Amino acid sequence: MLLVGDPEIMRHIYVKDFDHFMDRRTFNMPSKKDRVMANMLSMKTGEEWKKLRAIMSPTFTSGKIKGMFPLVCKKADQLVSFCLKEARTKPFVDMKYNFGRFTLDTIASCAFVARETMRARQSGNKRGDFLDLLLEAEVSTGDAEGISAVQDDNKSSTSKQTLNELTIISQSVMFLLAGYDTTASTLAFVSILLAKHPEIQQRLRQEMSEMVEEHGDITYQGIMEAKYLDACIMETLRLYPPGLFLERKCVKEYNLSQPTPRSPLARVRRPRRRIERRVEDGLSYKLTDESVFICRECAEVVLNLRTQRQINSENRIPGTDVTIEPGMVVTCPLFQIHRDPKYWPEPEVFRPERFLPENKANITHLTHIPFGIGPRNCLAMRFALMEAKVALAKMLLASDIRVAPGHEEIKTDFGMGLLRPKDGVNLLLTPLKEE
Ligand code: HEM
Repeated sequence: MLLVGDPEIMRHIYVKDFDHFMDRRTFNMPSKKDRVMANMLSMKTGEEWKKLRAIMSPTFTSGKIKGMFPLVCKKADQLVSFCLKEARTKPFVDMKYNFGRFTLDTIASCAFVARETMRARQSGNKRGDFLDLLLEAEVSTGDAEGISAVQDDNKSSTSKQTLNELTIISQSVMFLLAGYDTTASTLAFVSILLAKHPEIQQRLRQEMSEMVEEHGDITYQGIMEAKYLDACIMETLRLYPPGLFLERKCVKEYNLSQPTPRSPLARVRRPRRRIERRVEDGLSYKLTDESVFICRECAEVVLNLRTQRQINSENRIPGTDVTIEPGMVVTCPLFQIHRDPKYWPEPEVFRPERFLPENKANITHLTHIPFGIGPRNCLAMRFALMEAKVALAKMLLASDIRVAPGHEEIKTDFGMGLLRPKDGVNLLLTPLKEE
């Protein structure tokens, strides 16, 4: 596995030369029961991924997300009244649990999963959610158990591509999996950060009140234009990015030497003292499948000499330092980049101002990547941000939030490549209006 932490090299691998790194690792899923999982966009590879992504991307345009805004608002209103009700009867409210209920409810509302529901929709009963939008691409029902993601409808003169039933169900299940924990964790982390920083909370509430004054209510436009709200969410995602790795699998041989004047070999030639003894200057290396490219201290690219294979000088490709072979996996240490003092002064401090428009120019490109990078980044980023912003805005307008005594520490759980709050996020809620 190649662990890449240099923004310039990342740009080449994840964006510019993406066609060499299009896939993620695949898992062997021989069972018939695994078909739903195997057909998820996140698991697809090569041309099948490309086609499915092209069909699904229009589901997440601003216009479509705006259409889902009322569904999300309804769920956020229910969240707020549920939390305030709990605040009246319990010593504190566990916001990790409640935000989890909210995001599950919202994503279920926006991506409902059932064959019966699909049938009902096809007979004209529409809601403007993801399912409606995916069904719009389905002209023929095709083979319900068919594994092919995309059918070319050759009969149609426009040769429109259609999704079969299994593929639609797979994407709905994927929405539930991808959209539940990620957004819930973001909301749980932002709420405890705001509870610990009352001055930031108050400034954000002020912005929300002004927005409601200007627009008459919480509106899609108001939410999307609110700069401090955006900055608070972005800073939370910097400190606590829910997805910890951005995995890609090399599909075409790639030479790393060209991308940058600061090539990885240049780093190896001037290594940290720990490995210096073992590196001979001026050598070129070819990585084998088992090779590891990692510096545990700084997350920058170095060579692990235990597993690398040295290429004789006559085998060197001119101008090439490192070759990545098909099958090798590349990933980047997102959490470490987000907290690297090279890019983020006082990285541990919660400071939303970093993301205000006037300061954005100070941010190094590709050092804030909570939704991933390049053509295979998070499909639903705009939806997730809209959902989180609506819930946070409604919560703050309804209630003051403080940390429950004894629950000040932000504990994290790093399981399965996901970052979540460990245990509960226990807050005291004080209603701001007469209920
Ligand atoms: C705050 C919330 C969220 C965060 C931080 C987040 C983050 C991520 C990250 C880091 C990736 C990997 C990107 C890469 O490899 O470059 C990803 C992929 C993905 N996310 Fe999200 N996500 C969030 C919410 C959602 C929601 C709500 C949905 C669906 C409704 C969703 C659907 C997906 C899908 C389908 C992929 C795979 C895309 C592909 O392989 O083409 N995400 N997300």
